[in-house]
Amino acid sequence: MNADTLPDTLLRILADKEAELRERAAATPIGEMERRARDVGRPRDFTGALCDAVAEGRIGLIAEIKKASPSGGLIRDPFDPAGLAQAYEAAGAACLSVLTDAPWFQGSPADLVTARSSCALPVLRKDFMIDPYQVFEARAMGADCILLILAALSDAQARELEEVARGLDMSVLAEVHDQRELDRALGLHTRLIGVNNRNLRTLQTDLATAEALVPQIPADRIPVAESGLRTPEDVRRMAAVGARCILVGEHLLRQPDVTEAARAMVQAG
Ligand SMILES: O=C(O)c1ccccc1NCC(=O)[C@H](O)[C@H](O)COP(=O)(O)O
Repeated sequence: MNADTLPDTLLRILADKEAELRERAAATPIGEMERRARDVGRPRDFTGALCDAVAEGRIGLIAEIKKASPSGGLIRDPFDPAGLAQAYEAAGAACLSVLTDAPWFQGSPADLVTARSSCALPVLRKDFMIDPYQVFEARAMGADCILLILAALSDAQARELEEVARGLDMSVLAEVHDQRELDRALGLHTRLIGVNNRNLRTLQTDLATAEALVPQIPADRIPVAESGLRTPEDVRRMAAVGARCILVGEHLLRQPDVTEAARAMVQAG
């Protein structure tokens, strides 16, 4: 990772993450966080839930729970993580993604704890992971999967974070935006390769990103199309190039009937 070439928003988010990490580690040292992570019980099978959905002919939907975002501003208010988790589960979503970042997404670890305890779905901690401490913290709060944003990590960092997650039996979603990041992601063990349609410089989404990259993903990996999906037709576009797993947030969260909107996506393929 070269900090000089990082998009401005990502750079600012990562600076906030460093500060948050220092504060949290001062309050709860890493040894104690690791002990909590190992004491919390077995994770739910995130990768398996996506594979099962696809094997059963459904779209493997990772349904996102977030109150706000840099691109969307305030997305859902009032915001009820427990109700959303239950609505997504009723719709047939395979997994949840819960934003735990506070400054940019108005999320919190409590949102993840509440959402996970309200349903039986495996849960991704959606945050900006830069240090093993956050992986232990993710498992300690109950997360079953972590996100590794290749744009924000060196290869050595990505490998280290993946090793910690694997040691805790967690899944890893490796997220890429271009061919170079995809090549790097394929050097990791994880089968879950997320192609994010959001350009981190402009914050605009373009499904052509996944259309170009998903066909480059080897058959032994599981492509996940992320960001900017709004209609069943969008879902079919992603499925047509080989992404039968998708991660959807803003569109679902802006609907009055979240269950119906999520069900339409699950059944679109
Ligand atoms: O969403 C943003 O504005 C954003 C800005 C900077 C870094 C990441 C960002 N979003 C994270 C995500 O990738 C999305 O939450 C996720 O893929 C769902 O996307 P959407 O369905 O478009 O809400």
